[in-house]
Amino acid sequence: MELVDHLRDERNKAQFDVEAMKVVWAGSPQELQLCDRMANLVANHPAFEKLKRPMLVRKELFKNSLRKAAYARKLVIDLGLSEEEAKWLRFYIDEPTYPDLHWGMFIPAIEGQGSEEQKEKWLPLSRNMQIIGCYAQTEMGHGSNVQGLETTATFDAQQDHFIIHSPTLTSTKWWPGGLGKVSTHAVVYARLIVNGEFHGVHGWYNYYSFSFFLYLEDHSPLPGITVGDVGLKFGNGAYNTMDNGLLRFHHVRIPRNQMLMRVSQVSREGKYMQCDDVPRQLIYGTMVSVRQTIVAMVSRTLSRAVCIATRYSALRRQHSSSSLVVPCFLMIDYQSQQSRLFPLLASAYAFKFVGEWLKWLYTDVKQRLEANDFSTLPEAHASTAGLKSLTTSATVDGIEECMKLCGGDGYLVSSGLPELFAVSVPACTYEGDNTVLMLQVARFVVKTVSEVGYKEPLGTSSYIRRLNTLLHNNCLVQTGEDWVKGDRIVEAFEARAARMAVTCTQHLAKFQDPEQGFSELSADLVEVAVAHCQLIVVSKFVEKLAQDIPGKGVKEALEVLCYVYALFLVHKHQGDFLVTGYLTPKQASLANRQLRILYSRLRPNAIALVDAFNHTDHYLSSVVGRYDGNVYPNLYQAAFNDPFNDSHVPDGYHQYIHPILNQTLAKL
Ligand SMILES: CCCCCCCC/C=C\CCCCCCCCCC(=O)SCCNC(=O)CCNC(=O)[C@H](O)C(C)(C)COP(=O)(O)OP(=O)(O)OC[C@H]1O[C@@H](n2cnc3c(N)ncnc32)[C@H](O)[C@@H]1OP(=O)(O)O
Ligand SMILES: Cc1cc2nc3c(=O)[nH]c(=O)nc-3n(C[C@H](O)[C@H](O)[C@H](O)COP(=O)(O)OP(=O)(O)OC[C@H]3O[C@@H](n4cnc5c(N)ncnc54)[C@H](O)[C@@H]3O)c2cc1C
Repeated sequence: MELVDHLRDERNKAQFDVEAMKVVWAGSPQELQLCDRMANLVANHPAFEKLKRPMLVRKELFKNSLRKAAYARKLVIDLGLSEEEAKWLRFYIDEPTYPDLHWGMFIPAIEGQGSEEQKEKWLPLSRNMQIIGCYAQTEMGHGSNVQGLETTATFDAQQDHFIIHSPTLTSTKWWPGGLGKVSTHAVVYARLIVNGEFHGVHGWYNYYSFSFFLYLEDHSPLPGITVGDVGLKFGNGAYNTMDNGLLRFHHVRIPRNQMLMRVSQVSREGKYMQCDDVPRQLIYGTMVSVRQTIVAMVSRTLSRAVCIATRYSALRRQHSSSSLVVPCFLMIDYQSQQSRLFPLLASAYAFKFVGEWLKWLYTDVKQRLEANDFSTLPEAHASTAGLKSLTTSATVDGIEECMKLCGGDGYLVSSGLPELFAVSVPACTYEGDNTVLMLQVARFVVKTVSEVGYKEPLGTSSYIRRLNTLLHNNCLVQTGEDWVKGDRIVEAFEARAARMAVTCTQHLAKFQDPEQGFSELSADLVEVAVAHCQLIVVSKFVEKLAQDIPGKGVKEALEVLCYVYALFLVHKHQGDFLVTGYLTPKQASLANRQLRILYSRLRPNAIALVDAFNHTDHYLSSVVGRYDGNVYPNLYQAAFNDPFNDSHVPDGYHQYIHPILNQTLAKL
């Protein structure tokens, strides 16, 4: 039977080569081929069916996710998949489970913080999954405040042991993924006590946290260990496939050599030594690595929501204002729909490109760290923290907007959007609360501004070198067309970021106690950080356009997306641009007018731009976002696939409805 493509007319409107755009989106022909292969492997394997997931209760859901993880492991072994292939396999299975933490944090923590000997011992076991590990840092009372961790690791020189202990209720390890039910091992962060003294006192810290490699359980917890799950989380399905756990220690003894010893060591005699050439911040290294991965992945999450909302918007018709009877307008042709949807489409592409750049930066930093060059660590920390925060917040807001863009049907679980929202929301909190991370960026920016004159700003902050020009030269835009020039756009974002940073730095200087100033101005500082991070995203998009991009019309389509992203931000934050005096109201309104023109240029390409994400229907798991656009019969069928429709008479009908109908409530 020939399949009808309900979106064919839309696809025919495309003004660019979709196959070439797929390569740009994927990053390279090899990446496209790899993702395509893994996505289809998952889509065609019955073990990875996921439509019934939201109907399962927690215990069934969890068992189901264990089953999928086991099948995934079997595929990795049977097909001899590489670590990279296995990563994409897990990604397309689309279900948070313990291997994310095992591969994403436990192994990187050992790689980054273990000594050579420790790595040799534990990494092969971990990579073969003979042990399963998690990353136990957060405690009930201390998440953002890593310095405040209370779990103690006291050295017992007599027995050459550390004694791990949870001295208070608030020191209970709380939230680590994979901890609650599955992990056999954990990297645990704790305060080190040797000879009755807290060690590692430093200018920045009152005390440090240290990481220990701990054996947790086989089938039941080891003596002295209490372990469990933190309980049901937001959303049906969603993050409930993960056993986020709690963990308490009652004077648990571990051998001395289970302290991860790359950054610092405790000798047999109880001597604490910090490696001179390794900065303390390396114990935060795993977080930098995961923040980078989140940015690399987040564009796919947003692209998924945008793909669903764009396809449905290009199918569903509503009434024109002149005729309330004849449905004629496609939703996507409403200007108001475009002004909500197209910036999100542009954001997905913008986040993809900044993610590629961040991956490059991180790879470079990693190589430098291996050679004990720590010079670019502050830049890597600020960029990973800031971009993790900016992109996850925008993505989660974007998914919610896509849900609304689909009207009532977006709210149905069968649209795929509610579960996507629920599974994504915690990304704004885990791996660093987004506000707390933005405050780290603000510290970096303010420090860079304060050091102008005696320290050269580098990398993403190099615009601060031109502070004088950026503070005094105002925008030169005279026409709408002036706004679609890469250097002009970047300069506008640089001027806004620089002016906001300087104003805040000046306000901070008025406080005698800098920390009090930082606290009182924290809301303004977050805005400074947002401006800095938006500049990075815009400038990386503009840099991408300067590259050679093959394929008919591909570069032109990307240019439109780039300016939509940038001008949407100019419009949204026009208060910043006006208050800093960089723009006049006329220039701001020219930007907005140009944005509307760009929406009309984007419109014919909309469906092709979401097709270029190359998402399978399995990955989208959305009735309204299906590739063939055959929405209505499938929406109708999906209603009857709900087990609630198995019977016309629900449980409780006879018991609670009949007494009302029969006027026999008195017998209840
Ligand atoms: C939208 C959906 C998208 C989803 C896509 C996801 C797909 C991902 C796929 C796979 C990934 C793997 C699976 C991951 C699942 C998620 C699991 C989540 C796990 C966790 O949550 S683990 C716990 C994370 N916890 C945190 O992040 C805590 C946050 N807090 C901190 O990081 C720090 O405490 C702090 C930085 C906020 C403050 O620390 P503090 O000690 O007070 O330090 P300061 O005094 O402020 O700074 C001191 C000095 O150090 C520098 N610095 C701080 N941090 C770092 C760092 N990480 N690296 C380098 N340097 C650092 C700081 O700049 C200061 O420097 P200075 O003195 O100014 O020069
Ligand atoms: C799904 C999920 C998975 C997780 N997985 C893991 C894991 O595998 N391992 C692990 O160790 N942890 C994990 N966590 C814990 C996570 O890292 C923490 O929740 C996170 O770091 C935030 O800490 P918190 O919950 O204590 O929030 P808090 O730090 O208490 O923050 C609460 C509020 O206070 C504000 N705030 C806090 N500090 C400041 C400040 N200095 N200035 C201004 N505002 C501030 C925040 O912005 C926020 O609005 C996970 C969490 C979730 C939700």
